Amino acid sequence: MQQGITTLVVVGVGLIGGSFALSLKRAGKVQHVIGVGRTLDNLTRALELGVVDEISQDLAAVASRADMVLLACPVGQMGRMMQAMAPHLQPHAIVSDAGSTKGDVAELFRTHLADHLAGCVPAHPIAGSELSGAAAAQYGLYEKRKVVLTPLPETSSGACDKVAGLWQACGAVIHRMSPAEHDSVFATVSHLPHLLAFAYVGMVAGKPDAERCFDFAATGFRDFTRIAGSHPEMWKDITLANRSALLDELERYRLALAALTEQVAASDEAGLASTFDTARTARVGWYQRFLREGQT
Ligand SMILES: NC(=O)c1ccc[n+]([C@@H]2O[C@H](COP(=O)([O-])OP(=O)(O)OC[C@H]3O[C@@H](n4cnc5c(N)ncnc54)[C@H](O)[C@@H]3O)[C@@H](O)[C@H]2O)c1
Ligand SMILES: O=C(O)C(=O)C[C@]1(C(=O)O)C=C[C@@H](O)C=C1
Repeated sequence: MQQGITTLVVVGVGLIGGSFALSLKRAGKVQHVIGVGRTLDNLTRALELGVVDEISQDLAAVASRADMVLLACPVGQMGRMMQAMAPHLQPHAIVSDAGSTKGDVAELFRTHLADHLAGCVPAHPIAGSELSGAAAAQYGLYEKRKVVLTPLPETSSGACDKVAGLWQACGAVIHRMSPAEHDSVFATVSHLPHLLAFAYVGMVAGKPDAERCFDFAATGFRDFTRIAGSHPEMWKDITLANRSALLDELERYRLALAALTEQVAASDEAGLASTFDTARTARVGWYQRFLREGQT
């Protein structure tokens, strides 16, 4: 199969891993997909939906058949999965991941797959949603979306090009970063907003008149809080994996809130107008650029 792979093992057949499998199947880049997971219910659903061709709850038993393994489980589970596959991998097998954090995953590769680093390609698709599980997998999730590769110094150019080619076949645009830059950027534009949405909705839900508030919550509330519907385990793992960068961002946000609080308390009309105008200009500019890139 030209530029494709024969057998792909997807560990964690949810939104991200399932969509990768579906997109590659549609592009004719993979012949056989084995889904590995924790729960039989989700794996059975993946099989019924045609997301995978075979299922297993035992990674060690199927790893030797893989031309490529994609780790698409929560980042907190990835070390255990690498450990399980390590003794069974074929020398040519590529191991990649889709985790939202990259510094921790690079360390895990070093710890558990030290003899296989040339074939290890850390990656992060910048696409997704608050939905999870095999039923959420979809063709087209990665169309015109970015995928950030953070290769290790030991990663072979062949393995890197192969993974880049597969993501491109899913419609994605490839970028490269160091793990540190990746984790800093995504703490700002992805991880912090998720924490803020979780904290805000939790705060509202804890109010004595929460039900009354929810009765009248509308599109502003919906748009600000959609991501608070995301998977708690996944976000617990991301938060702990990127703890240091997130603590910096939380402090920056705390200072911004403190400044805003002062403006509100002082009825500072000019200050408030300037705060909102600066944010609006930045948001409008970002959104125009996002649309120009073909993203929605
Ligand atoms: N959701 C997003 O928007 C998004 C975007 C980019 C990257 N990611 C990353 O992709 C990964 C998967 O996220 P998702 O949104 O597809 O989550 P998901 O919940 O839809 O799928 C994850 C799957 O992994 C399975 N799983 C958990 N522990 C496992 C284990 N030990 N062994 C095998 N399977 C296991 C779960 O049962 C689930 O089916 C995460 O690392 C996440 O950080 C998510
Ligand atoms: O759209 C969403 O719901 C997402 O949370 C997607 C999102 C993001 O923050 O943009 C979340 C985590 C990722 O690792 C990549 C993408």
